[in-house]
Amino acid sequence: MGTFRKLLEPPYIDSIEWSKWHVFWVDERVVPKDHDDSNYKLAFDLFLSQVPILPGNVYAINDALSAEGAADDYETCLKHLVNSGVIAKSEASGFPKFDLQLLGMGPDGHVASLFPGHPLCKESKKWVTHILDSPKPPPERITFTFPVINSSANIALVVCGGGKADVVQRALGNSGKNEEPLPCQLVSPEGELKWFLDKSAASKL
Ligand SMILES: O=C1O[C@H](COP(=O)(O)O)[C@@H](O)[C@H](O)[C@H]1O
Repeated sequence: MGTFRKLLEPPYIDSIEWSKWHVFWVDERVVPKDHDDSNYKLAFDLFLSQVPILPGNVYAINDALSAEGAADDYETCLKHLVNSGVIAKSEASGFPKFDLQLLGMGPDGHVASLFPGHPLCKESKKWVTHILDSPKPPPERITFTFPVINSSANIALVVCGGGKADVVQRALGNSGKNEEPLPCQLVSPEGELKWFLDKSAASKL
């Protein structure tokens, strides 16, 4: 969320057309919205509470549902928004085409809640799915699937910290060519993918 800090300062805060923004979560932990593990809470506290994005354009998950119910509900919400033209649809894939997806990456190479070796990495039909056994706590989450991630117009993959340097090296360097690709290596949007690394994350390149 620190990525958005600049947007809270002039000239950006005053020049961005905030009324055009619609905000979604690529993945979310199935916890109450005021829980410290909630991605909504993180985004709200550090960013959304400080910008005039219309509250109706902020699409949090329904935290009263089970993980499966919340994933289905979120997918239904996306389908309504594609049908009403709020979200574009990819001509190539038929999946929703977001203007921009902002992804992080864990030290194991996971993106969203798609973890190395997990069968959800191969989901090809659902838009949003759920996981009950996330290796990183909390275990219950919802996540966009790779077809939705890869239909995006643009993806910014933001990686910070020396704990991720080995995986960055594996993904972007010349090593590990014969290994099973990590989730971060499966990110391949229709439009542009840009990696943003701090010095520590890039230290082994
Ligand atoms: O659990 C999650 O982790 C990753 C990245 O983890 P980090 O704490 O090492 O930055 C994040 O990108 C993902 O969206 C999130 O739910």
